[in-house]
Amino acid sequence: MDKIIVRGGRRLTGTVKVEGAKNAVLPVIAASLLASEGKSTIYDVPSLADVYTINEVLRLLNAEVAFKNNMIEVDATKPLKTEAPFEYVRKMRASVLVMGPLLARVGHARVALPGGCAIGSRPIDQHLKGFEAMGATVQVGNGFLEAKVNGRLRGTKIYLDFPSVGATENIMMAAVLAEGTTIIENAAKEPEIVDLANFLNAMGAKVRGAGTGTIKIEGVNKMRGASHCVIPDRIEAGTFLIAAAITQGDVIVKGAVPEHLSALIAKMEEMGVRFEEKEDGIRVIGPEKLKAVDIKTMPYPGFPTDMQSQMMPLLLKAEGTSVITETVFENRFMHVEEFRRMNCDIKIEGRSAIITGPANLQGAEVAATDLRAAAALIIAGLVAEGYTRVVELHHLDRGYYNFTEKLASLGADIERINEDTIKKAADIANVQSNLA
Ligand SMILES: CC(=O)N[C@H]1[C@@H](OP(=O)(O)OP(=O)(O)OC[C@H]2O[C@@H](n3ccc(=O)[nH]c3=O)[C@H](O)[C@@H]2O)O[C@H](CO)[C@@H](O)[C@@H]1O
Ligand SMILES: C=C(OP(=O)(O)O)C(=O)O
Repeated sequence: MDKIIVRGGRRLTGTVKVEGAKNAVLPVIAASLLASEGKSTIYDVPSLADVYTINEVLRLLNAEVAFKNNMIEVDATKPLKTEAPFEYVRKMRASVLVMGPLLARVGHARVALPGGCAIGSRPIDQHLKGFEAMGATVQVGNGFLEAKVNGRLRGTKIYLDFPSVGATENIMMAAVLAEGTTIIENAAKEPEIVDLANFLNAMGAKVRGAGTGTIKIEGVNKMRGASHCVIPDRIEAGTFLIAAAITQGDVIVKGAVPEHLSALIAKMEEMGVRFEEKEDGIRVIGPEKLKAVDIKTMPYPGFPTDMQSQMMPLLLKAEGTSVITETVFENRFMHVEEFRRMNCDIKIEGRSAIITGPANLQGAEVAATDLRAAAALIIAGLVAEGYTRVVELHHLDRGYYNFTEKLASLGADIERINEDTIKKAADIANVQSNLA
């Protein structure tokens, strides 16, 4: 089992570069299934566990996928299979994003029910409502969701009860090959939606309005493979902005797009953190003293739920009481118990976490409860007294490439060790000492 060991007290300085966005590349890879002609080439693909998972799903569906040097080539021109098994959907919920493209192209998709996860129950009723409105029949049985349509899907108007990112993406991908025009109302506005629309349009689709609450998709007869460069990861960028600020550091986060991070930057500025826009990124300068602020997570352009856990250590170091209210997911405070091991005062009241600072964080053994919690606990370790040991790193590997190496390059005292390797080394040492 891998473990990250971080010793607090180092100030971060220097430059760090962000990868392509996990949450943009996963739907883009799924969308490449729509091309019945030509290959798709996707650039700036991060080397993440989730990317390997979606590649495997595509291979199971009979697409050819080659991944090398941050570039993926997908050839989906052979007849596609239509089933995504539990083994993959369980590892990564974004596997359900193959449903829209499969329904559009083949008229059938059978995907294991995603079930709940560490941040809440996460239903997909809005995705299914969209498919049904376009003429598909949806059935649930034996742990699978099955959607079918005779002939083509039909364009229609779909109002989402909540601007769900996944539902907007799945419905957009289903609608590009539908007969007539689909209008998604109360659509998600995240930059990842715009990125997906750009890729779909490069493939021959007619998608307008992505990035606003109303997206119009005029169905076309055929999609062909296209080239696409994935947008930079705003959540990875935000994670480094916080890591630098908490250590009173001075760091340039290369590739960070200021407009994608405005809610986070505004809150951090309120706390006393300084920013400078650079040609290809953002410079962040952490202050000696941080001020408490209140945060409410919201769909984009509101404060991102994916940055909520990482803000917790920053707020723990601020003077006064801060409140984080989580409105997007019903249960995204699992990491609070782990923070409590590090000597801090956080109370949970309903959907809010009440944080009293400044905390004198102490190093401890902690376990990541989800992807962003893993990063948050490591950030806390950067300013804790002594050593913090973080386990359950498979969560981290889903969304951060070389996180330890990148922090170490900025001056953090951090290393990742593999306990199996250490155990093997100890066994060899024992054998050698017995032989001596
Ligand atoms: C791979 C990916 O891009 N993941 C992101 C995506 O997840 P994901 O696409 O799953 O998030 P959604 O926007 O769909 O979910 C937001 C909320 O809506 C609810 N909901 C969603 C769909 C549905 O049919 N019914 C329903 O009730 C969910 O349970 C959740 O409470 O957006 C989230 C919100 O910004 C981010 O935290 C995730 O990192
Ligand atoms: C919650 C996240 O991802 P997913 O939707 O893939 O679980 C995330 O990226 O923080």
